Amino acid sequence: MSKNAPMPAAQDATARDRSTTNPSTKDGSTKDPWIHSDTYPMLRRIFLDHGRQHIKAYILAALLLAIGAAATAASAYLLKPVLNGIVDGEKFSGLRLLAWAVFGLFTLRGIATYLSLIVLSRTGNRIIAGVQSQVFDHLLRQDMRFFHDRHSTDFMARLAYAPNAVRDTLQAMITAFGRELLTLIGLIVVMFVQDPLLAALSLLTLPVAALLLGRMIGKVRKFARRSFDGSTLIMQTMQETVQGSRIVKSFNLEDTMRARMAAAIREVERSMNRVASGMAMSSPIADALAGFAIGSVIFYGSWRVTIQQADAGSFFSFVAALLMAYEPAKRLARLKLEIQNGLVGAKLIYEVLDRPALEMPRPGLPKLAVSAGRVEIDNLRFRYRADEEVLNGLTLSVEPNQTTALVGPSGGGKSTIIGLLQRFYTPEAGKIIIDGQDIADVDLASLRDRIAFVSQDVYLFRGTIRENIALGRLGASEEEIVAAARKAHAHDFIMGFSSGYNTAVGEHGAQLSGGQKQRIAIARAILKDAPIILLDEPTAALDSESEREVQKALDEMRIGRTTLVVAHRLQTIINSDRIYVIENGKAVESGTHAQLIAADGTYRAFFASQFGETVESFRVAAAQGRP
Ligand SMILES: Nc1ncnc2c1ncn2[C@@H]1O[C@H](COP(=O)(O)OP(=O)(O)OP(=O)(O)O)[C@@H](O)[C@H]1O
Repeated sequence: MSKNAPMPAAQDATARDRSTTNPSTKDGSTKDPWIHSDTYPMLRRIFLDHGRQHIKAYILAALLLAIGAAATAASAYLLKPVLNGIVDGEKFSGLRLLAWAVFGLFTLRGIATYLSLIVLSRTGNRIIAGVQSQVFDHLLRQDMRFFHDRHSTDFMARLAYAPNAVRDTLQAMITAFGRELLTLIGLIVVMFVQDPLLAALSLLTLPVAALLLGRMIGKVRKFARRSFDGSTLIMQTMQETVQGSRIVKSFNLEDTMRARMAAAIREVERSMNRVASGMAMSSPIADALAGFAIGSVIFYGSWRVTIQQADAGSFFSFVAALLMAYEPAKRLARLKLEIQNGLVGAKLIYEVLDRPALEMPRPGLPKLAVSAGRVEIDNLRFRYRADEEVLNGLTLSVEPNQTTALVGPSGGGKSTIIGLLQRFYTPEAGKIIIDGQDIADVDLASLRDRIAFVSQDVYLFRGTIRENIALGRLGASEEEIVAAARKAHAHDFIMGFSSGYNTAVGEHGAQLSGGQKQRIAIARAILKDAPIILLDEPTAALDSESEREVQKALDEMRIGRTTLVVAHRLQTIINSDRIYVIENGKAVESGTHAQLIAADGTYRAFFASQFGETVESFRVAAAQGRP
């Protein structure tokens, strides 16, 4: 995949993945791109992206490995004078020297291998750290669509698995070239020096080995990918079972989850077995061919030594070199398979890295300057999916120091408006203007800086209550945090915990009640002290006591700011300065509660269906003194 190539769309499920990355060829046959993609361009890219900056370390490792390789070849070569010395009855002292030399060579090889392993491991670990940061950094710059299209475990699996694969690929290549290949070349040179004809005969087996191993490669790559997909499914099922444990228990879904998990585990097991057998196949192929080569050499060589009186020392040295060459040759053959395995991991990373980072900071854009805080939405069009227009020409305005409510049937596009105001997505057409500035043309961080958002789904991060509130404004003092918690009506319940602000919130705030979580989220938003507030009314799921507390907090937060609220509560709706009815992606009516009831249109029907058109509801509205 080239650096700018588009990445396959979705990876969150095995089936979906294959459907998007498995195009049919013109002749109708399906080719798996995981098998047929270009190995060498990928290796080159891995090297350029991750290996190049560590080139010195890799050269050092390769040199150390080369020393080891030279020591191996030299020790094979030394066997000739040893054997000839014995046969010719040379002095023992000369032979003793040779024995010391062999000892020295092997020790040298051991030390060189040890040092090279240290260098390779450290460099490899640095690469892993670098790749993990790089991928994470890239994730942070993706737009919301990217996150919606994927399961969160997909990223976790990629980050856990893929950087290791990149490291292993680089490591395997360096070891292969630095040690195995050089050892093999050295030993082949020894073989040719000792007996050129025999050496040439032995090498004839190599093309056969290459051909047979080539067949294994495609399989290894295909099943390595499947095994990754299966692992992701295992993580997904695990995560959903843990996070949804209440629902799993309450709906007796244990068997369903067990069956899902079993299917994923089976898929991984099967794929891993296929990968393992593909990798293992290199052994019998290499063994059989080596046995054939060695047998032939012994047959022909012993005939030459015994019948033709050839040099026994050369033959002995040759056989030693041939035997020693077998292991590196086998490892080199296996390397091709290992690299295919590693390339699957590299591909997982490049799929993420090659997707354009749509939220990359654009230098030179002015910062949003909010003075009054007037928001105008002009003829906005937006769709998530090609076939469903969610907003089609939405126009509305949100006045400073007022609360504007969005009401309307479910799926009408209210939350989408809140998302577009924060530039979570890019509209197809239309504009959003804040105090005269088109938000598309301002620095993204400055826009989000000026907006405080409280949603229905509260998200608390790992850590304590204090840490969670403090995320509202980095560097906030203890007093500011406590003041925000007081305004959010959270201080009292926080102080009720024995650890106070140091109480851990648990994963996603699991150790707190719904209302408590909401108030912490509101404190976080209050601390941000932004002039524009967006609320996806966060009280819908609360009991009336919590709702009252949260509502008080929200009311305080709104004072003196521009507030746009997706309203579900009767009180919020009728107390709003202006109400927009959003239906089918358009603002179909607007006005105060009393005006809209009087108009007797969509709002009145909606209101009646939601709250019942009671005398009481009108009375409440009248009591607010609205026109
Ligand atoms: N991430 C998404 N991908 C695809 N479609 C989406 C996505 N989010 C929302 N939609 C669709 O967009 C439409 C508008 O959704 P939105 O959440 O804005 O409605 P809403 O008015 O806020 O609804 P509710 O009152 O139920 O919260 C719906 O048809 C919904 O299915």
